[in-house]
Amino acid sequence: MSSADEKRTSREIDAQIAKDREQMVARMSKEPKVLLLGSGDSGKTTFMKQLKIIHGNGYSSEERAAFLRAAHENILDSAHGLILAAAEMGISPAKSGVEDAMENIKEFFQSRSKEMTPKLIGAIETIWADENIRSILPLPPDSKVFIQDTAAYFLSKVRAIGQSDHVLTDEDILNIRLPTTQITETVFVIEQYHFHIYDVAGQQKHRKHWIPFFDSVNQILFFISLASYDQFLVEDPTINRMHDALGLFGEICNHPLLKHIPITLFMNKMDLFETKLQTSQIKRFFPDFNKENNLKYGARYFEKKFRAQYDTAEVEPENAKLIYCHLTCCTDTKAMGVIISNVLQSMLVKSLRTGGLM
Ligand SMILES: Nc1nc2c(ncn2[C@@H]2O[C@H](COP(=O)(O)OP(=O)(O)OP(=O)(O)O)[C@@H](O)[C@H]2O)c(=O)[nH]1
Ligand SMILES: [Mg+2]
Repeated sequence: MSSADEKRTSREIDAQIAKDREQMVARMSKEPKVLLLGSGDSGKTTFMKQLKIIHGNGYSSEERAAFLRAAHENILDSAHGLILAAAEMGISPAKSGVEDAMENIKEFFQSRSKEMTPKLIGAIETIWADENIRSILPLPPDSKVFIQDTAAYFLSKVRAIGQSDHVLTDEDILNIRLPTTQITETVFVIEQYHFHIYDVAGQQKHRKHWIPFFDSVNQILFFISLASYDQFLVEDPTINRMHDALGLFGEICNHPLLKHIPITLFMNKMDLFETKLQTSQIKRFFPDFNKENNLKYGARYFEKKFRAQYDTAEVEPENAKLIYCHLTCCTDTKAMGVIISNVLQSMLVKSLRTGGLM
C-alpha cells in the first residue's frame, strides 16, 4: 500500500471512530443507564414497581394474577414465622383455641401445599386476632426468625387476598416480598429519554454478577433499609445488615469503574425505622451513636456514616462524585412520585455531564 493510501485509510478509520463515538454519545445522552444496587430486602424491586406504576403502563390483569401465588406464600410464611417466633420467645396465645389454629398452620406449612383453603384462612385470622401473637411484631432484635417487613400488611388482609380469584391492588403488589435472583433490565421512556434501569439481586451470593454491568453507567441508585440496623442477614445470621450495607456501599463508591459516577442513596423503610426506634436502641448496635433515638437523629447519623465510606483521598476535588440522599418509603406511591421525578430530572442534568456525555 502506498503512503497516500495508508494516509487515506487512516483518515477513514479516524472518521469512522469519530462517527461511532458521536452516535454513542447521542444514544447514551438519550438513553441513560441506571443501576439499582444495595443489599437484599432493601427496596430495589419495590422502586422498579413504583416506576412501572407511575411512569410505565401499570400492571395488567394477567400480571396481577401472576403475583397472587407469591402473595399467598408471603401470607403463609408470615403466619408460620409468627408461630416460630412465639416458640422462640416463649409466648403463648392470650385466648383459648388459638393453639389449635397454630397447629393447623404448622401442618399446612409442612404439607407444602400452595392452595389457600378456607380452613387455613380461618386459622391465620384466628392467630392474628390474638393480642399476644400480634405483639410479636416488630420482632425483637435478638430473634433468629425471619419474618418479612410487610407481614402485618398481608396477615391483616388474609380473608380478601387469600381468595383464589382476588385481584391484587397496586398496594398489594408493592408489599409482596419476592427476592430477585437475576438481573433484569427495564426501559422506561420518560419525556424523550429512554432510561435503561437494571434491578440486581442483592443477597451476597448474587453480588459477583453485578460487575459486568458497571461499564458506562450514568447513575447509581443505592438502596438501604434503615430498619436493618438491628437485623441480621438472612444468608448469614452473624452479620448485622446495616454493617453489610455500609461495607457494600464503600465497595461500590470506590470501585474503579464507579469512582466518579454520581450516586443517590435511598435511605428506605423510614416508616419501619420510625416505629422500631420506639423499642430498639441504635446505640446497642452502633455504640458511638449518642443522640436521641428518633428518626431525625437516627437518619442523620446513618447518612453521615454512609457518606464517610467514600474515599476521596485519591480523587481530585472537581472529580469527586456527588452523593445525594433521600429518606424514603418505597411502598408509598404518592411520596415516591415526587422523589422519582426529582431524581430523574437531576440525573439527566448532572450524571450525563459527569459522565462526559453532555
Ligand atoms: N414498610 C416498608 N416496606 C418496604 C419498603 N420498601 C420495600 N418494602 C418491602 O420490603 C420487601 C423487600 O423489598 P424488595 O424491593 O423486594 O427488596 P430488594 O432490594 O429488591 O431485595 P432483593 O431482590 O433480595 O435484592 C418487600 O416486601 C417490600 O414490600 C418501605 O419503604 N417500607
Ligand atoms: Mg429485588
